Amino acid sequence: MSDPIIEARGIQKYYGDYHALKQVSLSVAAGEFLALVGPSGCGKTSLLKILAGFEAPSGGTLTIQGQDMAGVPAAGRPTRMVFQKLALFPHKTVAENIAFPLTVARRPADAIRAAVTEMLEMMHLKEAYLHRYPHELSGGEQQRVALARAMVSKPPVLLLDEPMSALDARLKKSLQAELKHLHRNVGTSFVHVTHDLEEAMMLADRICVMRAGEVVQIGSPHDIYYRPAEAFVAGFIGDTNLLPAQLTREGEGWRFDCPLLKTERPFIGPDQAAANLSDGPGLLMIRPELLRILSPADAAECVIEGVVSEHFVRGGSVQYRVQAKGAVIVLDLPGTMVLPARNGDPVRLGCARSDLFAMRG
Ligand SMILES: Nc1ncnc2c1ncn2[C@@H]1O[C@H](COP(=O)(O)OP(=O)(O)OP(=O)(O)O)[C@@H](O)[C@H]1O
Repeated sequence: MSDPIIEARGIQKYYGDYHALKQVSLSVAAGEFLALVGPSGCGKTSLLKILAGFEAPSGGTLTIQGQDMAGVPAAGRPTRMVFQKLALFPHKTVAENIAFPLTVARRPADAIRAAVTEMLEMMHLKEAYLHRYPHELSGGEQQRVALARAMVSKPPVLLLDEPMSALDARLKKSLQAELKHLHRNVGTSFVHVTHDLEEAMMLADRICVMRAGEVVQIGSPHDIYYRPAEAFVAGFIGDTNLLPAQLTREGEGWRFDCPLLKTERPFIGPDQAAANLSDGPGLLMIRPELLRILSPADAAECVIEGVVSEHFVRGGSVQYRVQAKGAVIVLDLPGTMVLPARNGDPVRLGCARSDLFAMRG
């Protein structure tokens, strides 16, 4: 990682007796887009507020741009925050709302006008909106104005607390594209709290998965999806198959004994196991899109035998559910005019050994 702009070490937060954040450590690189995800109540907003200076941590250290943030109020930090609930000034026009941070900083009027125009273009807002009041805009437009106001002073760090959660699916999609465009065009680091995992996958350079006040894993969307640190992360993002297996370290890699999976060489390499894996019972993960239905002549390195219990046509893909020795295996196949199997058909499912990933049970 290039030099971190945010460096949080061992951050703790107590609300009375309640331990909301337990030793949270993370770094954010300059210009990076980091998504914070996790179940409701795991501490995402608390962490964001601590970064912004709206809450003081109960312990740990936070530096932003190399400066210790202890005692630095929100207004003195190189951060801006966009909230889930709109925080536009209702009695100010769109132009006045966007200009607000620059007006407070007493920037010259022509510089303010130029900056507002630039933000208007960047957020694809019409010039005619400048003299409207927030209640004269749609929810999506209001959130665009909120983003424009947060970005107008070009803050080094933008903190986003579920800014799209109140929008309908279509508006959300267009604002997500807008946000990605914005991030690409400014050098700002984004820290974005979201419940929407698809959104996190689409927008973020790295995803930080939290649970009960702790960071479980930080990694690229690809690593979080295909190399989860544990079953919680695997199950949190997308459908998956977790097959019980006995795992034994062998050289650099791992030998596995998995009754559901037939293979001539039950062995996976060191990059196919979570770092915290140890000898004993564990889980072998196969994502549904990595499995295929084998025709009688087909061979595969790993085979699972079962019977189709259900299938759902989902437009561009088909999802199959296959009963295999009491377990249900899920697989996603690309859409096709001729379905390879129907309910009740016996099937052999295949994948490569490199499609397996082992983690603790
Ligand atoms: N001011 C407060 N006083 C007391 N408890 C609080 C306060 N703010 C948050 N909490 C508690 O701390 C925990 C973490 O809250 P936080 O809002 O950070 O979670 P979250 O992950 O953002 O949740 P959500 O996804 O539901 O927004 C929750 O159990 C919450 O009830």
